Amino acid sequence: MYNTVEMAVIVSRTVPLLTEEQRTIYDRIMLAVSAGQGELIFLDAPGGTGKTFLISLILAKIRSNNGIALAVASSGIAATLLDGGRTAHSAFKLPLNIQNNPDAVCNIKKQSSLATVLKLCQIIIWDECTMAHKHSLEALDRTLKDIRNNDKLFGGTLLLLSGDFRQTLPVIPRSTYTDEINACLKSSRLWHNVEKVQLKVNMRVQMLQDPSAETFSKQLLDIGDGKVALHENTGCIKLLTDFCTIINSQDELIDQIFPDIHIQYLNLEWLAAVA
Ligand SMILES: Nc1ncnc2c1ncn2[C@@H]1O[C@H](COP(=O)(O)OP(=O)(O)OP(=O)(O)O)[C@@H](O)[C@H]1O
Repeated sequence: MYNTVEMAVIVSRTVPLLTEEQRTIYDRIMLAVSAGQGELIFLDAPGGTGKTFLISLILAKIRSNNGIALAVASSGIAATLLDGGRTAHSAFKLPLNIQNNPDAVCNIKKQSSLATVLKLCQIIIWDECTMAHKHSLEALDRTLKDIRNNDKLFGGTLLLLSGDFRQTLPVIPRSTYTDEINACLKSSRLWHNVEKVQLKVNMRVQMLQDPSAETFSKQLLDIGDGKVALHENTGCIKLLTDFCTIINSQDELIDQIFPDIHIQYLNLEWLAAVA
């Protein structure tokens, strides 16, 4: 249970801060929540555009009215950034070998308390959805139809997917590039139902007023949008020397991003801060 007063305070503090594009999306989502008809919306948001900021507000708004809003993410680290966030696998009890199971369903009994929550919830927000295997989303669709006895998409549940396809796609061990494309949500039969909304303004750049943050965010977008030429033999791109700190091994990468992880790995606040 959430404290509705605390949630309302978050809402009244945050709404006046929204930028115009954040406000438009916030209003669109809240309209879909009130309509209660179930929709599939994809929030396309490159890093730093305020996706977490906006999602946190939507969660707080629904919870301030005693409504149920579920927040899941494809990775544990992204789940730590959302209030009450869980990984999609654990929240929906998805089967472990989902990539080999095109007809999968979630392991949720119709009479269970989780099924009741899924029946009553006003929105499901799935962050970092671009990392999810399409079978996971399809399993959720089948399960919600069954639990809600409703043949509409996701049994009439409002689903907000968020993420950035320029970043990480599903990770499939020993797979080819084509396997990853086939596995991603855009290849799902459900994807044509998606309404896309977009955040474009990088709030980190805007708030920090830092020209190097602006250059970095532009370079990142150019790579994600395929504007940087591929090396003809290797198919790799060459990173500019001013792009980031280049390291030599996976261990060094972990050390730089998560220093002291062997001590801090149970400290959720620390994990969320460095995520
Ligand atoms: N309208 C706003 N007013 C004030 N601060 C904002 C606003 N929108 C975003 N921010 C701040 O900008 C920063 C980036 O926002 P946020 O973390 O939500 O971005 P994101 O899209 O989730 O980024 P990433 O995917 O890289 O984690 C945060 O510090 C957030 O608090």
